[in-house]
Amino acid sequence: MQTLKKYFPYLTEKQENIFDKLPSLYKEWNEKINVISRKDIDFLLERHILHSLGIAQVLSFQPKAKVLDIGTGGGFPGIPLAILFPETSFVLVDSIGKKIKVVQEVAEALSLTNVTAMHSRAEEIDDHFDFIVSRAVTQMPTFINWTKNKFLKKNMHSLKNGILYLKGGDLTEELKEFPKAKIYPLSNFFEEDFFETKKVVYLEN
Ligand SMILES: C[S@@+](CC[C@H](N)C(=O)[O-])C[C@H]1O[C@@H](n2cnc3c(N)ncnc32)[C@H](O)[C@@H]1O
Repeated sequence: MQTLKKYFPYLTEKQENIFDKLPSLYKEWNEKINVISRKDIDFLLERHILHSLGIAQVLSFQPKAKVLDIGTGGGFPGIPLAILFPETSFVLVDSIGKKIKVVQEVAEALSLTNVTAMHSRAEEIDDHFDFIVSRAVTQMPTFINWTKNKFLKKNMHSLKNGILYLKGGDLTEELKEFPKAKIYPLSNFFEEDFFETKKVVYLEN
């Protein structure tokens, strides 16, 4: 996990050990329940772990913050972020029960006490969060209109809150109706070719 240490030099030994366990843990679970495409499983570090941590290059979550990962699948971006921010609470939700089972098992195996895995359609959640994170769930306008007013805390005064979405490609058209959305190319943070077209979209509330 030298790559992780290169980009996140402040990782503790404990965090490094947890990240080290992820590839074999996911490989094992993926043989039983397919949560990561077969072509990606050997590239877990770059395509899933580092990609998820792109969000951390844009924003550091406060210890007391509550973060919702909508459509987490096998736990991305929520699991890598929960390892990086052990004092922040993460709720990882997916409508497919077997995917959430993998998230639950991975979180337990790694003793991630800051992760709650929830089998639900996001629409059915009745709670508020400081941040929403997500990757590959739906088009940005649909996602923003669907989640912003429903899940984000209001009256945050000076504290930041908002949506952080991992996206690829040209977003000009997609984000036309959200002029305040900031786009952070991941190639600014990571030098691997994989990140050439990938971005974090941050819409502060
Ligand atoms: C393409 S997968 C992405 C999974 C993960 N975020 C990742 O990037 O690896 C989209 C996921 O969103 C979930 N999903 C779609 N609509 C949802 C909803 N309304 N509520 C909860 N989960 C949803 C699907 O079940 C699926 O697991």
